[in-house]
Amino acid sequence: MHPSVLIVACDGRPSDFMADPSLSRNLTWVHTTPGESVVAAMDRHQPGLVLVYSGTAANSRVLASVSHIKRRFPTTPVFLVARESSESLAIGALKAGVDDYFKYPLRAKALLAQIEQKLGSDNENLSKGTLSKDASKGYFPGKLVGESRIMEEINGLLERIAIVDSTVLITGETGTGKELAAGIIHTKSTRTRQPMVSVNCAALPDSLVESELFGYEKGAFTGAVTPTRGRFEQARGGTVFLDEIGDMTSLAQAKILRVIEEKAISPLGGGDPRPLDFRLVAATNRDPETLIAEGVFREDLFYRLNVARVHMPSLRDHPEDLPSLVAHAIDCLNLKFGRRVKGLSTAAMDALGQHSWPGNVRELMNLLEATYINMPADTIHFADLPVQFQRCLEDSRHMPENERAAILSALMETNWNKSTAARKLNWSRMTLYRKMAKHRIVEERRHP
Ligand SMILES: Nc1ncnc2c1ncn2[C@@H]1O[C@H](COP(=O)(O)OP(=O)(O)OP(=O)(O)O)[C@@H](O)[C@H]1O
Repeated sequence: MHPSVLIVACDGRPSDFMADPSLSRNLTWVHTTPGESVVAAMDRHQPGLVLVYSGTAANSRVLASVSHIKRRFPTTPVFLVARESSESLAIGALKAGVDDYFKYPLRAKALLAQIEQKLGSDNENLSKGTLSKDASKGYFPGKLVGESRIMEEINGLLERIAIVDSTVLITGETGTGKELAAGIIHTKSTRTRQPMVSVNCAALPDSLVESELFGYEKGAFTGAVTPTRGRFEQARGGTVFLDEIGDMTSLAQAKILRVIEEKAISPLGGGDPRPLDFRLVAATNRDPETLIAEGVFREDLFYRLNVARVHMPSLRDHPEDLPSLVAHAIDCLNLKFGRRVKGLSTAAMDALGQHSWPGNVRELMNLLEATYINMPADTIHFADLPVQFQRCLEDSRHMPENERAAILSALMETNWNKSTAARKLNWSRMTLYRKMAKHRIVEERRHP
């Protein structure tokens, strides 16, 4: 059977490439019906991949579609086909989590090859049982890239933790490699032949907690036409990776605590609890101790999860690893784009060194991927870096001193607690991070 691809058209219908014989012979196109939401169409068709087609819709609408699908279906690959491509759309799409980006004029063969490769490699990872579809997204170097002392210590810690089968809690800012660390723990553990299944706890509304985590029997509710295994059962014998646990609802927290205590699950509409063997690795980019103090995270659940603890450092805490991370990204991107880029010019590398990377390694990876879309030659020069990045560096050279001083004083007063400092300044945490990057404000102390 051909893989099915759901077309989500933001504007107009991409009838030209859908009719291309090389695509229509090898893929089954499926669509939303008039008035049907994307989520309903996803549930109805269960497509292997979603292809968002921008048409002439505004970038914000296209990006909102991509983010919405990625949030609700984090394991399904999403490709974007942009009729009116621009650098800001490409960067926005990568940030929104798009798995691949194509622009007009579209080469049907290249699109088909990427779709087949994406679906093929995910299936291969699944059947090998080394990494689940979820954890294999992005690049998997087998260990954290970086030769700094802090990275070597963390690589050593991950190896030691991997073999003991304890529950692990991984903390650190967004993009620092928490999911990658979870994948390393799983692949180096004795459970490596069984699957690792990720659960994005932030995307688990109360109405879906039980069906998503524990599955359901036929007839458990209207629309439950076939028995479906939940995420814990899919990981039987392997590892469950609970991502973004700091954003879980209290119902989800209660349900997960119960599974940990009982090591058993009860599918909706099912009978007695079924015993289950799994290892739990959890992650959050929020400070769990603060969440407990604020009363939004259960202390009993925290103690169940916080058995082994790994804190992933922010990239600004180990800038000496920038060159090896850049080299790793270039290797991966050369493979992905079929290019032979050798490296960065000194000016381009210096520019990367001046940025404080609030989005950490993910931001670095995305920046370099966006640079490839600009088709660099064998060396990436400063002018090849995305214009937005160049502008951001330029702006930081002409910053208003009073804003910088206000940020610094809020950070000092709060002992560099970003959430509290952001509240003091009446900003969101993301705005504070953006402004810290803009003003090149870097915390000098290291995490304990
Ligand atoms: N030390 C590293 N070596 C190689 N790749 C890395 C490293 N750290 C992060 N990455 C890469 O950066 C990207 C983001 O990493 P990952 O998704 O693991 O971050 P995260 O901390 O889980 O982010 P979030 O909190 O937003 O979910 C991935 O492509 C990952 O492979």
